[in-house]
Amino acid sequence: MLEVSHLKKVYDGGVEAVGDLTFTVDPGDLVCLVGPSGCGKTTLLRCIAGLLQPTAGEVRLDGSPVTGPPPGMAVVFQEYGRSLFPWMNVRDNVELPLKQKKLPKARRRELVDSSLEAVGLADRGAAFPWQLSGGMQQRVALARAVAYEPEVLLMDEPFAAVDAQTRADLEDLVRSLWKRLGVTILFVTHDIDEAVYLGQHVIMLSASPTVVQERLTVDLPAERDQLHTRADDRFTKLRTRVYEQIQAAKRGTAPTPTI
Ligand SMILES: Nc1ncnc2c1ncn2[C@@H]1O[C@H](COP(=O)(O)OP(=O)(O)OP(=O)(O)O)[C@@H](O)[C@H]1O
Repeated sequence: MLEVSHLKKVYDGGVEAVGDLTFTVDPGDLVCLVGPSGCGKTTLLRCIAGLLQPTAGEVRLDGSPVTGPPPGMAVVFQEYGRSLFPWMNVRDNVELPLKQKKLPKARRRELVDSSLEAVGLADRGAAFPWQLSGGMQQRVALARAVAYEPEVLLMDEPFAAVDAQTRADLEDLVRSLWKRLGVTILFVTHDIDEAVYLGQHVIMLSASPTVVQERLTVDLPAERDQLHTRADDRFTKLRTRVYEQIQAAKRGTAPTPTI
């Protein structure tokens, strides 16, 4: 289980990005974090990933405090262009963390093959990132995270820089990987529809300094598809609920009662 307890982050210079955040993510859950722009989502994710030291509070993974990047976590960032090494082909990019994990060569090859297959890039292993579209590069970043076999996958607005059609395909890819691998996913987005479509739970954050405004259970069927799920009455109600809460968060007013 991932536990965030009374997490607070004040940057040098006095900006209080995260106020007092407490929430948990159960093993195997897919939780979306959504909040107004600048509310501290990236700061929070970096603290959870052990890349940034919180000012107060703590993060625990399976009971152990996170003080540096934990071995069981992988992160997919928004800027795929900067997270892939341009001088390495796709296979080498995906394999790199597996070398750092000191896995034997045969196992590395197996994991690279199966993860590239899973993201639909089995035939692009020899290509370099700059020869691929943005959506394909983000698939490579996803394959690299999946190959690592993390217990927890953190995703920071991973599809913000791709076009709408590619984004819809990547959302479906995340849900199918999640179901297949049983990995715990914490997905940060500012897109309300994306949060409701993807998540089993949506945690709504207040404006900075951030606290949890509400936690919503997305009681939509597990089998989702872009056309029917988004047209579902329940989807509309849930997205309206999240939208209202985000507006309340921006105004700094109290949350309205849960639906
Ligand atoms: N390295 C830093 N030093 C000082 N202040 C920072 C730093 N990084 C972020 N901040 C400030 O902390 C606050 C939260 O930023 P953060 O990037 O975490 O928000 P966000 O919710 O991810 O934003 P967005 O949705 O726009 O990507 C902002 O006021 C930002 O200016």
